[in-house]
Amino acid sequence: MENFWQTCSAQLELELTPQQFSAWIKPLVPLDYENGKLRIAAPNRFKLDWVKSQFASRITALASQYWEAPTEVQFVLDPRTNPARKVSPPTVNGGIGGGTGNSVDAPAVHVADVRTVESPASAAPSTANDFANARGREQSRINTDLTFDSFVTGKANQLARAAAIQVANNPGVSYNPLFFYGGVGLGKTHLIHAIGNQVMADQPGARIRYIHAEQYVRDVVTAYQRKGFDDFKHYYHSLDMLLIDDIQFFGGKSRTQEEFFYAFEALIAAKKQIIITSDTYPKEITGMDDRLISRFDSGLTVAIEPPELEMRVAILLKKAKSEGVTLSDDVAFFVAKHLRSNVRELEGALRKILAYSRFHGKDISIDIVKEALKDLLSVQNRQISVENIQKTVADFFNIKVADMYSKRRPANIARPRQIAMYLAKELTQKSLPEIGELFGGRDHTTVLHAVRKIAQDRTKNPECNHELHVLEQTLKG
Ligand SMILES: Nc1ncnc2c1ncn2[C@@H]1O[C@H](COP(=O)(O)OP(=O)(O)OP(=O)(O)O)[C@@H](O)[C@H]1O
Repeated sequence: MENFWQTCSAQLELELTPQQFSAWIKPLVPLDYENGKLRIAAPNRFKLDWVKSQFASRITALASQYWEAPTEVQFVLDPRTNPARKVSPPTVNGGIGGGTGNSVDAPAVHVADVRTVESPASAAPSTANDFANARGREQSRINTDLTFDSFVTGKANQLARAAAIQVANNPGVSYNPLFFYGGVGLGKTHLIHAIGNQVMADQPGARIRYIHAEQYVRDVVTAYQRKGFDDFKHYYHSLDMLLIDDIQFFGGKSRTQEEFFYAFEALIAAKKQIIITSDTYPKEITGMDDRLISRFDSGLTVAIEPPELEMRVAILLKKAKSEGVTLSDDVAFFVAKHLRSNVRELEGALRKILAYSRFHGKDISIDIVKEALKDLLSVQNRQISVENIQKTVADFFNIKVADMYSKRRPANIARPRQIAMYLAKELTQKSLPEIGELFGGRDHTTVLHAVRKIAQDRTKNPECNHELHVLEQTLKG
C-alpha cells in the first residue's frame, strides 16, 4: 500500500499545481488496503470533503490500475488528528455568502464546508496566540528551495528579477507595492519566495508572511465566523513584509478586498513591504475594487513573460543538475524546442524523463526523451493550443502575451489579438465562447467579429495573407 501511495502521489504531483498538491494530496495518509478497498485518511472534514469531490475518481482510477482490479477508495477522518470532537454547528441564513450586508467571501466552492469546519484555513494561524506567535521561518510559509540562486534568468524575467533583488535589498523603501504579473507557471511564486528568503536571511527577526490569495480569503471567512477580526487585523497589520500570491482570486470578494485594503494601507503607511502576484495586470483583474487597483499600481508593476528558447534550455540544464544529472545540450534543446508554454511544464517533463531513464536503467538520449514524453509530444504535435497561438502571435508582432487577454485597444495590440483569435478558430477545435474566455473573458461576438474581419483582410491584402501563412507554418511546426 505504501508503494501504491508513493506512485499515486508522484503521479498527482505531475498532474496538479504545487499549491494543489501540497494543500490537498500531501496531507492525506493511506491507512489500509483490504479486499479491494483502500482507506485514506484526511486531516479534517473540510479537506476530506474537498478531496472526495475533486480527486476521488482520479485516485480510484490510479488504485484500480495499480492493483489491476476495481478498487473502492474510502476517505475517512484521520483518527489521530480527529479524536471524536464537537464540530461547531452550521450558521443559519445570513452567514457566509448570505447576501446580507454582513456577508463574507467564502471561496466559491467551499461555502458549505467552511461553515462546519473548525479550521478551514488549516495553514493559517487560527487563534490569537497563533497570530501572535506567527514568527520565524516556519510561520512565514516561505519555501526555502525557492531562492534567487535557483531562479534562472533570461529576457522574459530579467526586469522582474532586478526589481525583486532591489526590493529584497531595501524592503519597504524602493518599490511598494511590488506587483508581478504573468501567465501560469512562469515563476511569480518562485520570485516572491526568493525575496522572502533573502530578507529572512538578512533580518532573521522580521515578521514575514507568504500567503496565497485563496488562503487569505479563507482567513477572512474564519475571522468572520469566530468574530476574530481584531486578531486578524492585528496579525496582518503588524507584519514587516506581506507576500500575497495570485491576488486575482480576490475578484468579486468584496469583504476580503475591504479587509485587504485596510491591511494594505496600514502596511504601506508603516513602510512595510508588500509584494503581490497576479495572472494579469492590476487594471485587468475582474471584480476588483478600483481603489485597490489604483493602489496596486502605485509602486512598481512588472511582467514576467513566457521563457524564450535559451532560457528554457538553461532551466532544464539547471534543474537536471540539481537532481545530480547532466543533460546533454542536444537533449535540453530538443525538450525546450518542443515544450514552450511555461516552466512548470518543463519541470514536469524533466521529472518524467529522469524517472523513465532510471526505471529502464538507460542513459538519457533524444530517443529516451521521445519515449518518456511520448504522450506529451504527440499531444503537442497534434494539437495547437490557444496558449501557443497567443505566444507565437505575440512574439511575431513583438507585443506582450498579456496583451492577448488585456482590454487595451491600441491598434498595434488589437490587430494581433484579432489575428490570434482568427488562428484559434482556424487551428483549434475551440468554440467561439471558449476562445473568448481564453482571451480575457471576451464575448463570443467579439471573437466572431475578429474572425470575419481577418478572414476578409486575408482575401484582400496579400501582406496580411503572407503574415498569416508564416504564423500558420510556425504553429504547425
Ligand atoms: N526562472 C525560473 N528558474 C527556475 N525555476 C523556475 C523559474 N520560473 C519558474 N520556475 C519553477 O517553475 C515552477 C512554477 O513556477 P511558479 O509556481 O513560481 O509559477 P507561477 O508564475 O507562480 O504560476 P501560478 O500562477 O500557476 O502559480 C516552480 O517549481 C518554479 O520553481
